[in-house]
Amino acid sequence: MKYPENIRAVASLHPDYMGFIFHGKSPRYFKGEIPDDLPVAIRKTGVFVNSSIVEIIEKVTRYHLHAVQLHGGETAEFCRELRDALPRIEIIKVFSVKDEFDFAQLLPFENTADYFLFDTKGKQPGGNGYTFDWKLLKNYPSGKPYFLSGGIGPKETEKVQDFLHNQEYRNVSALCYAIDVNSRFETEPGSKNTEKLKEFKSKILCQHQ
Ligand SMILES: O=C(O)c1ccccc1NCC(=O)[C@H](O)[C@H](O)COP(=O)(O)O
Repeated sequence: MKYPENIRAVASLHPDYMGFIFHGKSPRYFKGEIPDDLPVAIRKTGVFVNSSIVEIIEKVTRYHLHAVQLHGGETAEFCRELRDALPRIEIIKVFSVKDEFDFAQLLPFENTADYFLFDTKGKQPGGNGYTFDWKLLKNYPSGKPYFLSGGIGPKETEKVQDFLHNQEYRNVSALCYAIDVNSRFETEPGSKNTEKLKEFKSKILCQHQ
């Protein structure tokens, strides 16, 4: 999210999280002010790519963030240091998936990340707009809830519903804690189509209850 009016409009849909990208090379780089009248339940999330602990602390403090989403090569040791420095902040560690995925790489993060997020590997560290084969998650070995991400847009609504409810995915989809969406709902980088988001959310929630 980038623009105050659009931030407010999306906030009125009450997403659980809202992301602000602090990666200098992204067209979504956030450098404005976050409106201070957003619903308090929305967890404001800073998205970082190999930033230093000092930089993350600075953004968390300045923007009153509730969570950080780490999209670079941050190690488990880094997450532990971050947790020590910011004990109340949720840590979402991102893993990029292509044709296959070695789930053993999650192990060191079991005690240092609150959530895992699976995104599609692409040219950019995030926001690439492509889905990966969610069937790979059938081998998910952890009990930790995860975010599903990568290329999810209005056209993926049925696919997401299927993922959440099809028996074929049952064990792993039960752990799907959040659906993370980005470029496929944009009117331009950093600005979301509120109507499309509203429809998506209502269809997913309606089927999920
Ligand atoms: O969106 C970006 O520009 C970005 C840049 C650097 C790191 C992460 C970034 N986005 C992170 C996200 O949380 C996206 O939601 C995720 O990568 C999925 O994006 P998309 O494939 O566009 O749905």
